[in-house]
Amino acid sequence: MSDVTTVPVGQDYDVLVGHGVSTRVAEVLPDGVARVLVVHGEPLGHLAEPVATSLRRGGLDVHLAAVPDAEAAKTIEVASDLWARMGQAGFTRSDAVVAVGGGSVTDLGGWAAAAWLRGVAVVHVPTTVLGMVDAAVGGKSGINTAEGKNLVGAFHTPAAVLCDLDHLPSLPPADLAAGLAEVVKCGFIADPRILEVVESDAAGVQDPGSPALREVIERTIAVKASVVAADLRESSLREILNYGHTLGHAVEHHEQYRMRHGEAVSIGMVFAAELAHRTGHMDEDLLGRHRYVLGLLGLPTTYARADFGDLLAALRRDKKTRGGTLRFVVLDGPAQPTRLEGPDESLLREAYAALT
Ligand SMILES: NC(=O)c1ccc[n+]([C@@H]2O[C@H](COP(=O)([O-])OP(=O)(O)OC[C@H]3O[C@@H](n4cnc5c(N)ncnc54)[C@H](O)[C@@H]3O)[C@@H](O)[C@H]2O)c1
Ligand SMILES: O=C(O)C(=O)C[C@@H](O)[C@H](O)[C@H](O)COP(=O)(O)O
Ligand SMILES: [Zn+2]
Repeated sequence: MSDVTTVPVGQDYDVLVGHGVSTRVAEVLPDGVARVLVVHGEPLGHLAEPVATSLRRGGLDVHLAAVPDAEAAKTIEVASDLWARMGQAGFTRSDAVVAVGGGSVTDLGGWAAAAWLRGVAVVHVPTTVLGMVDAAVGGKSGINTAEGKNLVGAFHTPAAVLCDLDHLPSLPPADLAAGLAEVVKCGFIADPRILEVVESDAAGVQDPGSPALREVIERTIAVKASVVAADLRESSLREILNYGHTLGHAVEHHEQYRMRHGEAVSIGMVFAAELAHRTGHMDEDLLGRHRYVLGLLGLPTTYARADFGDLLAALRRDKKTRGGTLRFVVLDGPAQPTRLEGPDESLLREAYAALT
């Protein structure tokens, strides 16, 4: 195993990026772990099995748990099934969960670990671009409820995150592109070099084996790591990572999770840019750059499948809302995030109409 990049998340844990790093899972678990629940998406057993084998070689008692694919994993019923398995296998506070899969599996696995005995160790092995650059890093875990996205969960920091680049070639191109929406998000909020790489080599960043993709993955992890190291519990700074998510989550909920998270965030970023432009924060060029860069990746920048009124209740349940005041992350310029608080509903409707 050569050429592994280590991105520290403050003093708390490391994110390793490289070929074959998932086989290092036994060495990154805390001392004293005896049992491990390896949670993986139903179709990803072939990626979880080598992780389980590495753990067994390390002398650990391994239990595999396949969960429903994608967003269907993020339910209380699935979490409850994991707790039943841990209870029946006698998992104690010195045991651990390893989550192998996309963001849906790391969100679920992280939450199952956060709640079991009020918190056992978790190691994430993200297998999508989105999981590597975002979901597995930063300790946000959770599930959905009927009322909305990620409404139940916890901040639960992983012991380590292993981003194995060997997992990417099998990722369907549409899922890879959806992950790039969060990459572009970090380009807009913090690291414009990411936008330059996408703009100069849009094909490269969509090629799982390319140096361009690795560069933007590592840059995005670095952005996320620096933000969560400074503000794990989202008291203020961390909100910038929610750019595009206020409308994005409402759209996902409206679509009953049949749209990919990254695609909804892409639409949500264009909405936030329209809002920023209409309130004097963002100039025309940067607004246009949103549509241009997301369009280069084949990500959606229009949406017309819901009346605005149908999205309002979900918008109000956004976690950035305080009292009755809706709050949005908007940009004054590249890497200049700020907040827009309580915009008039008429402005929201205008910005939404601009998505059609
Ligand atoms: N906790 C956070 O901070 C955070 C951040 C961003 C997103 N999220 C959450 O992440 C979820 C989206 O994650 P996602 O985009 O990774 O989607 P996903 O987990 O739903 O996976 C998408 C699809 O890719 C498949 N897949 C995964 N890895 C594969 C591989 N290597 N080869 C072939 N197929 C593979 C999965 O089986 C699934 O069908 C959403 O629920 C979102 O809310 C959480
Ligand atoms: O890490 C964060 O903080 C984020 O907001 C990252 C988002 O990309 C991610 O989708 C997150 O799960 C959204 O969090 P939520 O608090 O709005 O549910
Ligand atoms: Zn997201």
